[in-house]
Amino acid sequence: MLTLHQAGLLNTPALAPFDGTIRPGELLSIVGPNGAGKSTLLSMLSGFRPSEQGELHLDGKPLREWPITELASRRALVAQQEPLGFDWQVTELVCLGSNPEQALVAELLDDLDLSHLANRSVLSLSGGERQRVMVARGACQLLSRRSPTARDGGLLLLDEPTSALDIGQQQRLMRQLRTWAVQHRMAVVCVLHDLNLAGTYADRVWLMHQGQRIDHGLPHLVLNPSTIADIYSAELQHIEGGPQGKPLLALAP
Ligand SMILES: Nc1ncnc2c1ncn2[C@@H]1O[C@H](COP(=O)(O)OP(=O)(O)OP(=O)(O)O)[C@@H](O)[C@H]1O
Repeated sequence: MLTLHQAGLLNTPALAPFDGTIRPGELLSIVGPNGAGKSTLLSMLSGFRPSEQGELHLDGKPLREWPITELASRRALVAQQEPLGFDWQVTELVCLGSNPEQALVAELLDDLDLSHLANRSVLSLSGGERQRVMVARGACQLLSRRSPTARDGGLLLLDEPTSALDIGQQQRLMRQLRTWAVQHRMAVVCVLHDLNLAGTYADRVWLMHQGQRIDHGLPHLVLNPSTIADIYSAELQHIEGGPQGKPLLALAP
């Protein structure tokens, strides 16, 4: 569990301080326009950019006090542009920095429709394939280092993990993130630009705008069409009767 106690950043880019909790077993989506501070927030949640105001606690201890190796078993960050560094094979890259059981790697590759690419060079992959490999690597980091007595599956932070995926792979990934959240009691945090993906799959949403978290809660309440139209400066159509009765947001022609 990650808790924020008036945590924020003072220097550019700044984040206004706020309280929040990210719980094991949930899928939380962070949404907001370009430049709203979503990646900056993920960086603070991961500890890569330490908070400059307030405090964050991971599993009851200040985030900054976790030794780096223990932190790596409790949280993983998959950034928007991960440098590959070397021409790894897919399996090598998924295992990099971890020492996973082969069965876990095979399961993760299967979960993300990557089994047929296991021995391929990552430099030869398409953008969407590469993006799924990086998500598998993040999950592998947490699940392979997990202690057998751990009560939860750590914190997986993903920055726009669906940006290069076709709609079938988007659905598969979002369903898989929910499955990991429930099966391993993982807390999954996902920055998304597709508000309908957030509305369909997230348990809760944090809405960012101009470096502030301006709303949070259940997706159908936070993704209010008039607020969204306002902060994104977009003209929307609100379509009733989406999945499970949830409304959908569409761009007006
Ligand atoms: N090193 C930096 N120096 C100055 N400004 C920065 C720096 N890094 C980020 N910013 C600015 O801070 C703001 C927040 O950036 P951030 O990357 O967190 O936005 P975002 O919500 O993730 O945007 P996007 O949806 O475009 O990815 C942006 O206006 C960005 O230009």
